[in-house]
Amino acid sequence: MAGTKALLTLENFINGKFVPCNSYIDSYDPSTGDVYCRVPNSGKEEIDAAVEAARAAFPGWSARSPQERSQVLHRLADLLEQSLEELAQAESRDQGKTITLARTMDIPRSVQNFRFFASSILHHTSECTQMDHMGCLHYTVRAPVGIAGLISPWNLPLYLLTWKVAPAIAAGNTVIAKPSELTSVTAWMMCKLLERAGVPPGVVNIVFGTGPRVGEALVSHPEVPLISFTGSQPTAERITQLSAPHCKKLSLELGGKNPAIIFEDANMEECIPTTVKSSFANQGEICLCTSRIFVQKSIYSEFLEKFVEATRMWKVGIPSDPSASMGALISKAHLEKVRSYIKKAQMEGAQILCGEGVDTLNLPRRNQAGYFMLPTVITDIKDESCCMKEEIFGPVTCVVPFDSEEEVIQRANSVKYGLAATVWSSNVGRIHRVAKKLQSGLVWTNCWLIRELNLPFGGMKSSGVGREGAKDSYEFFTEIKTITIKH
Ligand SMILES: NC(=O)C1=CN([C@@H]2O[C@H](COP(=O)(O)OP(=O)(O)OC[C@H]3O[C@@H](n4cnc5c(N)ncnc54)[C@H](O)[C@@H]3O)[C@@H](O)[C@H]2O)C=CC1
Ligand SMILES: N/C(=C\C=C\C(=O)O)C(=O)O
Repeated sequence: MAGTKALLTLENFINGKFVPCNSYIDSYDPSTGDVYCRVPNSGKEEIDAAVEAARAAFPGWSARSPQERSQVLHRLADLLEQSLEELAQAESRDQGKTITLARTMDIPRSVQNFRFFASSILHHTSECTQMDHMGCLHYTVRAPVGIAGLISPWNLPLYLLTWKVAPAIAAGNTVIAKPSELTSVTAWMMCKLLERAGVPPGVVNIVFGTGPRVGEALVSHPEVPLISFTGSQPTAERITQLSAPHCKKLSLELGGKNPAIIFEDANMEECIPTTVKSSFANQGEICLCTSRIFVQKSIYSEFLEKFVEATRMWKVGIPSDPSASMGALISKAHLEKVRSYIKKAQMEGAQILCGEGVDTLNLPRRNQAGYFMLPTVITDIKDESCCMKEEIFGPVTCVVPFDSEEEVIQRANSVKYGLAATVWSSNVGRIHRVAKKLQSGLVWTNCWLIRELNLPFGGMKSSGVGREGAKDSYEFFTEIKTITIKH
């Protein structure tokens, strides 16, 4: 373990200033298992200070025109883009993901989040109706809600944090954000750019620390009327309980147990590499990752053989290796949890076709205590197995056969989650029919994770409450009022 002096030490960002904390949490480099960073272990005191700053900044920021706020968001996007390589390196080290993914997905999308909301905030319109027989005109106005509490997870750290900060401040709110204690570095780096971008002190406050301590202090604060959360379902339940006495507005973006449905007329050349990617991208640590693959019986054996072959090509390597497709999992505890699912499946009689326990990982000596595992394919598994029901959030996917369209829809829908599904077929009529019947907030057909940020993003059932996107985020981060004028 490195000595304390060598460790990167983060500070909270409150009222436009970096503020040290009384206590710190160790943060690990997932590729080595070494502590390399100290994250503030904030609590109620820090939240109170952030609320004071956000309250004081609100009148000035909310009074600015959308055009003025838009310019600030554009400048922040430009500054993030200028630091792309530095941010990508930091994200990869902190999270364990490959540098390639951080460079091509995480940081570009974080930049895009600011650019997108800088533009979309300029194009909202309001409703107006007339009641001539009463001599009345009715119209709606929207106003920012106030101080927004934003809680984000560790899998796509800056990507998901900025997906909340950008729409919240574009709409005129001030914010208190709490990134995951496991991946706080890029949020702290972004704070260094806020003043240059023209974000006034107190508009964006970032308070670091654990969920139970600082997260709950934020959620429980009576002056924070709105919470936007991305993370696990049990945490969402706790946030809902704590928010209930205050009737807070909640947006909950939760997990998935996402099916891929592959019909016999699917284009295999596209379907196999895309389904490998949808199962194992970011170590399987994306809420949209595929974890149940249903394949029509007539092509099942052929699919399985080719899929396993392609999975074996999905190279696990140290995050800085440009040829690696997959890096390290987020933490030792998470790696153990993911492995425990594979053990359970084996005990139930399932077959592990490749990956954990079957193939061998090759890592440099310095990375042997890192949190790596191979992408793993399970088959001969029952729909009732916990591997087919629960979110594993790791590089593990199950492949099972099906006979008919009706049967596969029923099986795909038979879990508590309803976030994202993929459907592979060359029959357009079938694609429409199946997509409509799936209980899923998002359905990608013959592709995966092509995002149109204007349209609603979010899940059904236990995958969440509310949607995010241009119009949806605007509606969430504002309050609507109906005004009637009698003339
Ligand atoms: N977007 C998604 O779908 C995500 C799903 N997960 C799922 O959750 C599992 C556990 O991961 P965790 O890191 O434990 O997720 P989590 O839901 O506990 O963490 C997400 C965020 O919530 C905060 N948080 C935790 N407890 C809180 C509380 N009581 N009050 C307020 N904030 C709180 C965390 O500090 C973090 O910033 C994963 O294995 C995965 O299955 C995790 C991250 C993202
Ligand atoms: N919410 C998550 C992913 C979102 C992706 C997107 O907005 O494109 C997640 O993995 O938690």
